[in-house]
Amino acid sequence: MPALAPLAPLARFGRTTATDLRDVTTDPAALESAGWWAVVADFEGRVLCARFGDVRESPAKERPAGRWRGPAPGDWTSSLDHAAYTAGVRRIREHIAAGEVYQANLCRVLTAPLPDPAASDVDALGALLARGNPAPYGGIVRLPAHGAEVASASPELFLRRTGRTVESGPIKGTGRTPGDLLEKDHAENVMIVDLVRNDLGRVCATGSVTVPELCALEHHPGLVHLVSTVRGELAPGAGWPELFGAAFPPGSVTGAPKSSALRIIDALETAPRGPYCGGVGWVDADRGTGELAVGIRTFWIDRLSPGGPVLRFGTGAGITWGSDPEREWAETELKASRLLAVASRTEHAPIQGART
Ligand SMILES: C=C(O[C@H]1C=CC=C(C(=O)O)[C@@H]1O)C(=O)O
Repeated sequence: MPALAPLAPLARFGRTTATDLRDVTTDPAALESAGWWAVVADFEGRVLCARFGDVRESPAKERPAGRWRGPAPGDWTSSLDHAAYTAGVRRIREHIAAGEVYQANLCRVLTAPLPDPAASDVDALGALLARGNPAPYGGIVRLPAHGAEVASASPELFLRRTGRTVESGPIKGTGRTPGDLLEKDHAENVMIVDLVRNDLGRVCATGSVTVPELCALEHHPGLVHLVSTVRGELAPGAGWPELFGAAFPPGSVTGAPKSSALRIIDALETAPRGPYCGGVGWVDADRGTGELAVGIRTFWIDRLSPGGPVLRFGTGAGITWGSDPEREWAETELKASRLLAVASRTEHAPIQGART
């Protein structure tokens, strides 16, 4: 068997495919310069920006598929098991009772060894996700030399920029069917909309921040969400670095108030979230446009894990005073189950251009 060539740098979002890596930086000021950038921002704060020189639109069917051998369904372990997660929910309710926070998002990271790391290409996983769990903000970023191999099926918009107009689409409220959504879900959504309005208000022109949609019902594969839209006009001088400074990490995956929620999350969660709950997407600095998803429903490969290369995936839920620990655990299972099943499938197709 000939040796496998290293995976070439690549990014895909929607119909756009980007190759020919030119620059990599962790300074979001680069997103205000020139060119087309793929962005992977970790929840912990590293913003990896990669500029690509060849960016083209191509119909999905023309895309070469890579190789994918996912973990066996039973191989996943969770950073918080059922007992630890439900205890965490109860602890957050104590913080709420003490008046420290209104809601906090409790997440867990699932990890499984990759059975064949050489046949583990996030581009192939991204193709499987696009078929098995289509998502409006799905995409992949493949930069193994920079520790970023991400395949996302995110349903949630963190930030979209069209010139000076900026928009966010916070999700709060998850159910299997619309009938599952409770009053609590609407209340949570409104709380987070308030937080996002406040975040964007820090970098938008006074009076320009509006909420064109509140708690719209969206159907996604296997579940429904309540989704709001917050929009504003950037203040003179404000750009991507200021947006990150004001709005990161996304309010829907932290809680409110954000600073207290972050402190509580840090004390309860046992694994870094990485790109999960961060930002994943692209910026076209030449056109003044960009779209970053909240990195939920997102897989990433960690090739430096001490026991060998692993695949990771995060899932979580927003905890309020009205939360029932078992129900929140079930919500994290609901969000994960379909996607884990997709990732466990095997796809072997010849890849053109990156590997032979
Ligand atoms: C952290 C997650 O949940 C957040 C994102 C979407 C919907 C949520 C909810 O309905 O509570 C969340 O707070 C996740 O989906 O992994």
